[in-house]
Amino acid sequence: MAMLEVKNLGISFGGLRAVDGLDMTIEKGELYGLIGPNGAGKTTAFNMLTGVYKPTDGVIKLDGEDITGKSTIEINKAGIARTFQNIRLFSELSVLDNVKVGLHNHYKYSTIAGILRLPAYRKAEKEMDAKAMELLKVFNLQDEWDYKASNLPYGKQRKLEIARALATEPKLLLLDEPAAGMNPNETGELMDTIQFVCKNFDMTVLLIEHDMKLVSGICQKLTVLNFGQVLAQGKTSDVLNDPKVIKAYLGE
Ligand SMILES: Nc1ncnc2c1ncn2[C@@H]1O[C@H](COP(=O)(O)OP(=O)(O)OP(=O)(O)O)[C@@H](O)[C@H]1O
Repeated sequence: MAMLEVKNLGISFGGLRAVDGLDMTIEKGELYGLIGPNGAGKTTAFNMLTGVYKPTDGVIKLDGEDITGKSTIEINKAGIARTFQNIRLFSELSVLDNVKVGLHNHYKYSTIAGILRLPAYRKAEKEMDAKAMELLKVFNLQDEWDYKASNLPYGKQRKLEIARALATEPKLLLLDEPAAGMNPNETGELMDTIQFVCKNFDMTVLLIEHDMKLVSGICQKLTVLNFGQVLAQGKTSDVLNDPKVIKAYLGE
């Protein structure tokens, strides 16, 4: 069974058909790219997959479960986590606490236990600290665990956002332009990290990206959107060599 199955997905904003008839199947463990020129509908597609927008048409299935039209919270619980085009961290919290926010769904203690700092609370906090540090190590952020998130350099903030998304233990991780604003060194490191996460966390990843070096370097398959519709789909090398795709990008 596919990890994500999207059939005939569409949404209209007034007269504008932002996404139209999108079919896309992503298998478990795949690293999949959604690309296309500015305004093609990529972020709108992410917003439908994560419950920010309710689709006008179509069906979205995650690991066989129909999640079409569910709320962002329900979809996160079902197993989709995402990062955003503009970094959204808790900038006043520490690096460690940002990851712990993601872990909270999985560690339960009563409000009373929390207020009174009872053993159940202390045990859960200790376990969360250890788990969060483990995740920070994956992203090489362990030495900055007590920094305020806003004091991290840009590339590390992006990594922290991915670490926080992973802390929710998703089945599918959506990354919206993870390399935006990164320099080539940071992008190279990010590519290694994304591949590491896929392999070692047994993760399925769907990413939106304009950086073609990243797309061609790590994505196994691609869907290209253009004016809300699928222009090409399939193996990365085939898609990037498709004259239709080249034309859409170069505008010839
Ligand atoms: N809430 C909304 N209301 C009206 N129009 C919208 C809304 N959200 C997106 N759109 C429109 O839908 C189209 C697709 O936008 P979208 O942001 O999904 O493109 P994109 O492929 O992610 O572009 P970029 O690469 O520039 O981020 C655009 O024409 C945009 O203006």
